Amino acid sequence: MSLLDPRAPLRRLYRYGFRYRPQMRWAIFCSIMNKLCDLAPEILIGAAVDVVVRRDQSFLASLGLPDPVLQVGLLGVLTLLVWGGESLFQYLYQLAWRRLAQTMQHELRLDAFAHVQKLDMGFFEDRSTGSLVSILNDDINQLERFLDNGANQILQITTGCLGVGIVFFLLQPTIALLSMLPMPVIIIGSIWFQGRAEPLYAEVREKAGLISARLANSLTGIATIKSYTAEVRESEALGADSQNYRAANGEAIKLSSAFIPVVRMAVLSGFMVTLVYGGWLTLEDKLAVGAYSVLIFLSQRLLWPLTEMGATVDLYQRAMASTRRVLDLLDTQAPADDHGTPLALADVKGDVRFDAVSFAYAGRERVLEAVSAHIPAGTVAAFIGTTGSGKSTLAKLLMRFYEPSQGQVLLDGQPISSLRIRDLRRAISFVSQDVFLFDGTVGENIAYGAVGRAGWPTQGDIERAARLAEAHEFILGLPQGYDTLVGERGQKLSGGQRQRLSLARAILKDAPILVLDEATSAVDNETEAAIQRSLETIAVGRTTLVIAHRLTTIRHADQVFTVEDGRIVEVKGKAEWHGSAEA
Ligand SMILES: Nc1ncnc2c1ncn2[C@@H]1O[C@H](COP(=O)(O)OP(=O)(O)OP(=O)(O)O)[C@@H](O)[C@H]1O
Repeated sequence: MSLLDPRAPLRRLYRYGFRYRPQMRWAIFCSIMNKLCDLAPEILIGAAVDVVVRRDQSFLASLGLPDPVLQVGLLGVLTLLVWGGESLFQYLYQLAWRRLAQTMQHELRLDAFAHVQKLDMGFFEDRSTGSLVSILNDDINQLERFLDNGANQILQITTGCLGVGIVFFLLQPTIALLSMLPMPVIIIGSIWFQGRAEPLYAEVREKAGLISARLANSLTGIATIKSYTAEVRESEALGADSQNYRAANGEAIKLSSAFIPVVRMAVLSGFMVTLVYGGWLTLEDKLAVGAYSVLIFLSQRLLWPLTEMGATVDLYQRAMASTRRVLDLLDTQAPADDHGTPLALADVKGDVRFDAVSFAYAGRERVLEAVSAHIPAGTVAAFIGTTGSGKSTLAKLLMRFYEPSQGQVLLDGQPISSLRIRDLRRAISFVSQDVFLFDGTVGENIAYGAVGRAGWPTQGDIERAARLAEAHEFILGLPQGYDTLVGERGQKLSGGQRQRLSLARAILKDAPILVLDEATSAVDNETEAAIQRSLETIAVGRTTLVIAHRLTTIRHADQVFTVEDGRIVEVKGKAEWHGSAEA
């Protein structure tokens, strides 16, 4: 992909980093100034040789300073200034580029993460967590490495070539032309290299993403691996992924290793021309000794940076492969979360209606077929039915994790698709089937229910919610009570304890609608009874949808919907249900 292509990652990055333009300009200025100061000593050495050989006939004498002692003194002062300037600008450019790299990686990571959080559920179902982590972390770090050093190197090499080229042309145009001959070879070589390296590095990044995905997946399932004693199998699977990564890198290494010597040979030929042809001209008295020494020193200046060019182009190419992945993620269309009618929490009554709702997950058959159900505000509705019949999907549609393909879901008579999504979700406390706790303390996990509310909940609020969820007693029994760390995904707690904490979290949210998707995993009788008691208390005055697997949960339901194969096949009112349950 050429740099002129508007989809070229560097151009996209520049557009993204538009707001950092002043910092970029300053960093570029400091890099160029440092390089110019860096080139000057060679010219001063040439001038010094010129002074000692030609004395009052020297170049400096022709500028109006005939005394050789004064000329040497002036050169001393200039050398001091130039070295001082070089050090100062080196400090400044390093500071500027590194700060820019830090700011950009920080902002890009936050932007990308904020964007990813907005993407719909389908996006996450099609990707592994590990591969997303690898983009948000490794790829952004790769870009940081390039900005830290690579951008400066590219600038300095370019400045060096231009600066050296100008001095060459002023001193000896023929040598200048001859010594610049390798340039087209290097430029064409770099473009060729870029074209070849791009797909190879894209492959490397993809394989790195697969390794992250495998690691994240295996480490999350470590208990299953151990129980099936599948450690060797997992190591082999990781070995295969790692081997693919190594092979992809091997291809890229082969290419980039060949590129650097080719550049070096091309540059060497330019140096040879300066050395041999310039020497011959000097012997023939057609070139001054001072000018010859400047040319020799400067062609060294041309040589070394250009051999670094290969490594820099390589770093650039790696960084661009990563940049593309990050920017592609940022370009993924996210549903707008601030569109729709605002809905004040206090105005929500909680009347929920599914109106002939049909739905299919992407690429799957329909799981819901014209489902209609009305749950009046403040009542309890239970959904029962065989596993996989579509009960949880109804709850997910109400949360707007997905949109129905036909029909609509209404809240207080308004289609939820017309509401602002975050207002809708604030109106619902959702206890999902697979309980998720964050790595933190028990108290922090309960307090999560109040995220986004003005004023963080007090310890009293947290304890009240825990009491209602019948969790307070067991929490007090934990080593540090509410300050006990629950471990990643709450793995230091029992299944029943996790459920009660997630219920406490939902209670603290205090939303007008409660959706409880009961886990099928057996909780003990005590937990079941505890959850039952909590429900009776918290369901009062709240619209409650319970996806139930146990008859006990249904005892207090005002309506019971039986879902089979994506359809509601039976609806029973409280009296009917009690009648049939007792029969
Ligand atoms: N994210 C998804 N992508 C594709 N298909 C899905 C997805 N989630 C669920 N399904 C499928 O949709 C169907 C209904 O699933 P759902 O979770 O709604 O069932 P359920 O009635 O709640 O089951 P259970 O009682 O076992 O919790 C199932 O066949 C399931 O395989």
